[in-house]
Order: sequence, then C-alpha cells, then structure tokens
Amino acid sequence: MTASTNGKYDRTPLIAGNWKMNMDHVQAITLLQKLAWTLSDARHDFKRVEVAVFPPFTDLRGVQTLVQGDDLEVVYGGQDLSPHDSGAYTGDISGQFLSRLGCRYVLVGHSERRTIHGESDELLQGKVQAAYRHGLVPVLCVGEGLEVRQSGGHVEHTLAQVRADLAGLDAEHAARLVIAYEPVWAIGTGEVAGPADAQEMCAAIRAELVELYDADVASGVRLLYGGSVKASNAAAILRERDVDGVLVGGASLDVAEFANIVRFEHHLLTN
Ligand SMILES: O=C(CO)COP(=O)(O)O
Repeated sequence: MTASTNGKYDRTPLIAGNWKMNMDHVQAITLLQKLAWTLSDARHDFKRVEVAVFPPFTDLRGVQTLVQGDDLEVVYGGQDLSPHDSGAYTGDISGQFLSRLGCRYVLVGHSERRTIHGESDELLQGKVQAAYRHGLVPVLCVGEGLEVRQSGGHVEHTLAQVRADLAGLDAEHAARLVIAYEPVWAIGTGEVAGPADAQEMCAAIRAELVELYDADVASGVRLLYGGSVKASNAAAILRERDVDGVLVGGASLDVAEFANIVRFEHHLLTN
C-alpha cells in the first residue's frame, strides 16, 4: 500500500467522466470550471482519488488551457485515437496530437466505437500500441452485449477481448494499463450491473492478467466499471475488491452528481 492510496485500496481509485458527443468547447469550459470549484469546495484530495474527464476532441485545447491556467488537478484524455501516427487518414486523430494537448489517458475500444464504427480487436490492438508510443495510458474498454450475458458467456467473451486487444503488449507497458468493464446492456439504459457482477468480471480480468503477465502486473492494473453509474450506486460498486474506479457517461455531465461519485468515500462513511 502506498501513501497515495485511500487506505482500503492498493490502487489509487480513478473516477472518469466520458462526455461522449456532448458539450461544445464553450460548454466544456463551464462544466470543468464548475466541477473544479465543487471539488475544491469539498476539499477533494486528488492524490487519493484521481479524477479524469474525456471531452470531445474539439474541447481539448480549451480544457488544456483551463487546467494549466488555473492549475487544476483534474486530468483528461481523448475518447479515441488513430492506430497511425500521421498521414492520409482524414478525420482521424493521432496520439501525438493528444499527447501534445496534455492528455494523460485515451479511451480505446469503447463499445460505441466497437458497435457503431465496427472497430475490430485487430484495430484496437494497434490503438493500444499507438497510445503507448505517444506516452498516453490507454483505458481499454471491454464488455459483452445482452445476448452474450443472457447466454452466460459474458466472462469468456470479455476475456477474449482483453487477450486480443493486448496481444503483443509487453509487461512494462501492461503494468500501467487501465481496463474498463462496460457491459453494453448497462450503458445508457439505466440498467446497472450489480456490485457482484462488476466484481466477478474485474476479478476474472485480473486473473487473466496474471496468466498473460504476472501477479505484479495484474495487481497494478486499475479496473473500472462503467454502465449507468450514479452517485446512488457508485459507492457500493467501488467497495468491491477488484473494482478500482468507474467510467461514467451520462452522470458525468451533471456536476453535482459527478462530484458526489468522485466523493464516494464520503458516502461509504455516511451511508
Ligand atoms: O459508456 C459509458 C461510459 O463510457 C457509460 O455510459 P452511462 O453512464 O451513460 O451508462
């Protein structure tokens, strides 16, 4: 256990807000400023619980300027990146650009990219590698759809994604990885996987990382849960042993709600 942990976790919890295709660059500044004020009023300790936001690409320059100008401790990342570094890839964004904008993280393989844009595991493998080439930490998103869940194949399905997307990644890089388990049936639906479901999958992913790498690597990787997370259910999910954070969609657009998720420890103490 290190000084930066919260006393219960071996890994610093990460509370991340995926804004998806919401908030233009003007709205983004207002949202982030309010979030920073709210957390500062609450004396949030960002070293104990890390806070990250994933705004649309067009917001990132403004976010960078605000974070640097006001010395904010919120970190940020891109929602996607190209597997390539530069060239004739119209509409794509290089990890180099994200890195230059001060991003710490980048989402890779969000289910909306996998389904709407048909992103394959082969492509995602290239994106994971590209993230590391540019000094970004990938937040690799995995998870099953409703049919797979109903057939009981959710663990094997999700682990197969982990294996495929991490193929060729060495232990040194893998140790810094973040993986988000986001069951597709629980995203934006109000359906939330129970804490036990989140723990089941996170434990299975951690065990898979022991197989793929070793126990040291596996114990350092942070595993998040995502899918209809709100202030009212976050604390129970985050209490689970292998769940090290949450990736929040809709609720991250509401400052008070998101701030309460960030302050889940407070809920653990008071509820
Ligand atoms: O996809 C998600 C986060 O990446 C989850 O979205 P919701 O929290 O809106 O269900």
